[in-house]
Amino acid sequence: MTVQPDPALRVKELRDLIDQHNYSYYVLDEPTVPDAEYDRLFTELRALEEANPDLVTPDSPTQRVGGLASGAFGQVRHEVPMLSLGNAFAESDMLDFDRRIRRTLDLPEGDLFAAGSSVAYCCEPKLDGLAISLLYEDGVLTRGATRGDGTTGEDITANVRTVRNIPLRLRGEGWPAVLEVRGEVYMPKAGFERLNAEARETGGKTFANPRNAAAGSLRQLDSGITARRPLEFCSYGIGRFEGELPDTQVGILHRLRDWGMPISRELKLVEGIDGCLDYYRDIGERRSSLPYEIDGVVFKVNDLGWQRELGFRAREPRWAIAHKFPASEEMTELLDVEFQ
Ligand SMILES: NC(=O)c1c(N)nc(OC2CCCC2)nc1O[C@@H]1CCC[C@@H]1O
Repeated sequence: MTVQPDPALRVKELRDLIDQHNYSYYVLDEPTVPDAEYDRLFTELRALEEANPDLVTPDSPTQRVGGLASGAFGQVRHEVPMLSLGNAFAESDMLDFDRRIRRTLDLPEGDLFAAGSSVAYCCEPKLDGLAISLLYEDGVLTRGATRGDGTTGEDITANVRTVRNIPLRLRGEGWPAVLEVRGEVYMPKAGFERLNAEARETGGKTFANPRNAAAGSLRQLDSGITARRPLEFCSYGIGRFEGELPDTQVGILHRLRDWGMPISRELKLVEGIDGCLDYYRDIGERRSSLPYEIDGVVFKVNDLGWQRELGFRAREPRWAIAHKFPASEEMTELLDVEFQ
């Protein structure tokens, strides 16, 4: 008589394997198995869960797609407001931003690079998507919400669960019992072009740009539709949390990555305003070759103690700014002028 392996043990083993492969593929960008092997594991897990329905849990990788189409979205109140970002358009705006910070922090005005007078900034591209909040309780994703007006958003939990690189449970250990992860859902350029090409062929609705496509896809009442849209998520910070976290912006993002959250591959820690301007120029040169649309870069004071000291002005943090690129048509004018 062959001994049937305990289905509960095999289900746990398969889930751990699939979560590990997802982490390598979506967060480390280093696939560990061929798709065929991944699909075999997934098919075995789905079959085991169908044969043993009492083993199904919401954080199983089989439970992503196709929540019930609800009548409308519930409301979610953001305990920690989801703020917007101040904008810098010219280099002088960036110099003012840095000078204001150093003055508020009472750093020596003297020579910019005198020890202790420059501020370390965490830099990343400003993704042109939709800001969302993901709530993880005891490491399990329990709620997804749009930013809305910053205080009240829409409950889009069933839809965010279909975004393949949003983990349904945190990996590793040491994550806070309550952790609200914030970031941007966006549609990569290639997925956007494919979606519009399909829509033109089938007479469906086309979208003007990837940002509208992402917003429209996330706010579908039928999550089965969302599941078929090429959406991705990138985390850039946290909201509410109960537990311990590092005291730097980069430190927090590295922990989020360890716990299975995708963060920007362009993340960089720079020193002082010159480091910011070099980063802005570098991303500006590579903008058209990035696989997603951006409308600027975001700079944040890296030290969280200083972030708290700097606080917010109305709805914008004094410790963060978006340095925008000229809109593409202006950019051509700009380049025309420069190369005439
Ligand atoms: N779109 C982005 O890539 C982005 C980012 N990388 N980082 C932040 O940090 C802000 C959030 C509140 C204080 C700092 N915000 C971003 O986008 C904002 C969110 C809401 C409005 C902008 O889209």
